[in-house]
This record gives sequence, C-alpha cells and structure tokens, in this order.
Amino acid sequence: MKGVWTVERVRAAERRVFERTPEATLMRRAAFAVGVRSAELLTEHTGAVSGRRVALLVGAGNNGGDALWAGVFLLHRGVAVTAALLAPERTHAEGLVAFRRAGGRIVRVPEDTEAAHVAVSTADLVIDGIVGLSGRGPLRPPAAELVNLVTGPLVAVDVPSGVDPDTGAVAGPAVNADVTVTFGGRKPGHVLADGAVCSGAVHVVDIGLGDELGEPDLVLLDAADMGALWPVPGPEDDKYTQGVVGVAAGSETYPGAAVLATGAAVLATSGMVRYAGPAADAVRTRWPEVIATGSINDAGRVQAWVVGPGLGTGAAGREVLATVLEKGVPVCADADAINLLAAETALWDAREPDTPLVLTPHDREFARLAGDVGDDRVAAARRAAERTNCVVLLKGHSTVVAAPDGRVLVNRARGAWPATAGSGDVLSGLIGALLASGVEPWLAAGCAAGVHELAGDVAADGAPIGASALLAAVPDAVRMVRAAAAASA
Ligand SMILES: NC(=O)C1=CN([C@@H]2O[C@H](COP(=O)(O)OP(=O)(O)OC[C@H]3O[C@@H](n4cnc5c(N)ncnc54)[C@H](O)[C@@H]3O)[C@@H](O)[C@H]2O)[C@@H](O)CC1
Ligand SMILES: [K+]
Repeated sequence: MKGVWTVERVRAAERRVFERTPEATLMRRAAFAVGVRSAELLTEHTGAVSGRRVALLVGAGNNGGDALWAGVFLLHRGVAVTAALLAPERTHAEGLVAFRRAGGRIVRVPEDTEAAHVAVSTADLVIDGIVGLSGRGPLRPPAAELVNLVTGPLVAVDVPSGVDPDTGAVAGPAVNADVTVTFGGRKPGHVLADGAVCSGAVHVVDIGLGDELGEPDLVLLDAADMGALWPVPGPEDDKYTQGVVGVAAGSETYPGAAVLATGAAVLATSGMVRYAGPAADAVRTRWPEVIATGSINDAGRVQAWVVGPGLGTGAAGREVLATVLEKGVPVCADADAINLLAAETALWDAREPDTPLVLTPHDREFARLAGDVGDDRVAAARRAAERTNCVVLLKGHSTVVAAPDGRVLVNRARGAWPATAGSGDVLSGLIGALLASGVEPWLAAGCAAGVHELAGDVAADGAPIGASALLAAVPDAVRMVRAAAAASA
C-alpha cells in the first residue's frame, strides 16, 4: 500500500526534521530531484539536455525556490533556463541569487509579460513552481495565461498549481502536469478528484521526511496489494467453503442489473452464487451456474448479500432490503438500497447491530444519504462512514473508501470509460463475492473497486464500452493483479 499524507501532517514532519536539518538542505534535495527528473524528460523528448531550453514559472514561496534551485542544476548541465517571476518582490531570495549567479535569465511578470510568453511557448520543458503546499484556489490570470502557452512537457514541483493539495479540487485554471515530483509522500491532491488527472505521473522523492511522517492519512491500493488479497481456492476448498454470495437485485422490467451483478459475483471468486428476485429466469439463462429463485424467502444460506441494483424503491424492494439486513451476514447495498435507506430511517433498525454493511453511493445517492459531498470527498466519506457505522465507497473518478474507524483508501482512476450504465451493478457483485469469501469489508470494497477499474481499462483500450464488456474483462483484471502480487512477493 502506498501512503498519502495531508499538508498538515507533512508540515508537522517538516518541523521535526528542521530541528536537525536546515531548511535549505531539504530544499536542495527537493530541487535536485526536480532537476534530475526534468533532465531525464528532456532527454526522452528531445534526445539531449545540454543546449535545450527550459522555462521556470516561479511564484511567491518555497515552491518557487525549489524551481529556481532546479534551474541552477539544469544551468550546470548546459541548459538555457529562463525564470518567469510571477511575484517578483516575494521571490525566494537565496534561490534567485544562486540562479542569477549560475547564468539564469530572469523575466518579471507583469513588466516583461511578452518576454515571459516567448520563453514559455518556446521552451522544451516547463517547470511549475507557482505554488505548492500553501496553494489555495485556482491559478491567477497572469499564471493561467502562461500555463496556456506551454507546449513542451510540464513538470509540477510538489503539487500542480491550481489544485487544492488536500482535496484535489480544481476550481478554475490549473496546471495539467505530465509529471509531478513530490517530496516525502503523496498528498491527497495527487490522488483525488481532478487533482489526480492534473498530477500526471507522480514521482515521490525521499528528502528525509519519511521517518517523521508516521501513519498515512489515506492509503492507495496498488495492483500487487489487490492480488495478494484476492481469494484463491486451496486444495481443501469446495464451492461452499469459498463463500456463498446472494444477490437480491433486478426486476421483471429491468433484469439487466441482476444479470450483471450475479455475473460479477460468478467471475470474481469460485464460491457459489445464489440469486433471489423477479429476474430469476434471465439470470439462469445467462449464468446457468447460479442457483436462482423468485423470492428472497426461498433463498438458501449465504455468507454475504448484494442488494439494490435495479431493485426499485417501492414496497417490494423495501421488503427485500429489510429481509436481507436482518440476516446477520455482511451486505453490500447499492443503488435503490441506498435510496431506500436514505428515505426511511426505520430500515436501519432492521440491520443486525455491527454486521458489516458496505454502501456504494455515487454523489447524488450520497447526497440523499448524508448531504452534499462538497470539495473534500475524503472528509465527506469518512463522516458518513462514522455516522452510519458502514464502509462507504464513494464513487467518482477516484473512488474513496472510508471505514467506520476512520481508515480511508483511494483508488486512482485510470480512465473514464468504465463510467457507463450497469458498471455499478458489476462493482456491487464483485464486492459481494469478496465479502462472502471473508475479505475484510473495507479492503473488499477497495479491492473490488480497483479490479473493476482495471477491468474497465482493459476492456476499453481507448474506446467506449458497455458494462457487459467490462464484466467480461474481470478474469483478465484478476489475472493481472495476481501476477503483480506474484512479481512483488
Ligand atoms: N514540506 C517540505 O518539507 C518541503 C517543502 N518545500 C517546498 O515548499 C513548498 C511550500 O512552500 P510555501 O509554504 O512557501 O508556499 P508555496 O510556495 O506553496 O506558496 C507560496 C505563496 O503563494 C501564495 N498563493 C497561494 N495560493 C496561490 C494561488 N492560487 N496563486 C498565486 N499565489 C498563491 C500564498 O501567498 C503562498 O504563501 C512545498 O510545496 C515545496 O515545494 C521544499 O523546499 C522542501 C521541503
Ligand atoms: K507547483
């Protein structure tokens, strides 16, 4: 798992490190890493370093200082570097002296705006040192204008400017980086909301903060983590010991949700799948291995239930949800099950106290359940998880999974193709299968979201897909995460 730390935590670690290491030393380490990565990118894109042109966008603080010192490194490598100072009176003083001494060219904005435009638009690479951890709100107009002119690769120092470092929210113009070089550990802005896209490839550099950072605020599951957690049958296992999952979803009019959710459960693990509901015929036809029955009251024993996709919010759906919640086994509640829970507080009483419940809302369902998501998706999911004593998987470009005890994991999206009708039904089936096989609910939701995302990416391969194609790619995605786990073992 990869850690993610908030700005407050990074600042606290930084203060402890400053007790024994001068601030300037840390800045030099950070800047050196930015310089090295930029030189590598110059080579990749232009075949050389010496003789190439780099422009620095330099703001008012230490982020700009990092950019200037990275510029010094590049000047020493024979690069022609121009620094566009966006807050000339507040530029990092030592960095500026060193940059000048190394032969760097300085242009001031707004006085030399024209020269800055030329430097940025003709640069082989641009380094964004406008703002970092203290950045608030979008790029201001002079910076936004310059960023618009960038044609070469763009390297963000620490955080792409214009992205909120703690929430990833982008409220206006922002840097869209190819690479972000960050220090100590990832920040939430690199993995959440639009910030995940603006950050490009995130390169984490150790500058000596690592030991002081402590437990991360959020974690990212990588493919190897998912592969290690994915249930694999042993020689002693049979169809029952791997967990039987029940799916209560779909309706006569809308059998598709039931077919997709049961299909996902079938493909996720080798445990048995039961279906209960009005789409039994459609499910049986598509998935003959599923034990399907028309009524929840006839369904046999299961180790976890999936309830909600295509269920409807009428009396019949309400009855099914109440019955499932009373069973005392882990439940994944999606779509209409969430709408029902949001509309009727009495339904919560049907839940056996402390039986794991995973809720998988998108933003509108979340709003019905727990109020507007707002900019801080992690805080919103964490609050809802604590209040409901549920695992809350908040869907979005990056999926946030919060546990009632405050743990949060994030799945960074690869692309937007999986955001298609029926995709959520597949996700709930995957979660149900993992719950039934005994994976801890918070990790079950996180792993399922990651494999779902990967399956969407594999299936799409650059073109639109339907949920059926995503579902068909689930075995490939499971193979890929298993291979990643084997490779890292
Ligand atoms: N955390 C650490 O341990 C280290 C941090 N370093 C660098 O220091 C940075 C933080 O530096 P600072 O705290 O000086 O602040 P920043 O450089 O992030 O921001 C500077 C100033 O910009 C202004 N500002 C805020 N939002 C703005 C916006 N949207 N447009 C224009 N101006 C805006 C504010 O007045 C702010 O104080 C980090 O991001 C990193 O690059 C490194 O030098 C090394 C070590
Ligand atoms: K930056």
